[in-house]
Amino acid sequence: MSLSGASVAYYPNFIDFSESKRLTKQLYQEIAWRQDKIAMFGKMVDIPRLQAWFGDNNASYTYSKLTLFPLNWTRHLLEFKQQVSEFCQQEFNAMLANCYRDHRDSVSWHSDDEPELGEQPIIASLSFGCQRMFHLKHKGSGESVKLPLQSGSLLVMSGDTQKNWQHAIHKSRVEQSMRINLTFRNIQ
Ligand SMILES: O=C(O)CCC(=O)C(=O)O
Ligand SMILES: [Fe+2]
Repeated sequence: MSLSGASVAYYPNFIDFSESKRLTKQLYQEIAWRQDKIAMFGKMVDIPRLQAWFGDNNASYTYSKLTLFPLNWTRHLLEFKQQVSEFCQQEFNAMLANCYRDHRDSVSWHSDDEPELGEQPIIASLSFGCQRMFHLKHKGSGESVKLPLQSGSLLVMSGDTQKNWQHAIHKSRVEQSMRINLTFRNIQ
């Protein structure tokens, strides 16, 4: 995908489509999901999705002002990490899992630009289950693009993507079933 000041690559069939659909339920069951909360207008509110944070060591990670403590990799997740690492030629030592239970769940505009991810982080994101639209918006010009993320796809953001662009998954008006997303990262 050609975007100014960004490097975004999309691989639709990284995992076989029907296999990825089957894995959605398995991942839902195998991961210890949490309902995290954030402060909004002085009140604690549920974030509109479930999350789980996995990592190699005991280092915590701050995401959207939430400090997450890592769970241990499951065998399945280690296999995905290996597969994605080999494909990207990049080590990953952490992963944020997101569960969008239905069309009402979302992630608001953000960049994955926490200092512990380094200057030009490579973020590799695997999708399972219902297809959702991934939105990208340039921080300066406001230029925007969208990309449907199908089950089994891998999206790799690298270079200056996080510096120059934000991304989001909006709520959908159309009813949608569950989507699980695994975003592999490297914490320095
Ligand atoms: O669900 C997605 O595809 C994106 C998730 C995301 O942006 C994140 O975890 O930082
Ligand atoms: Fe993100």
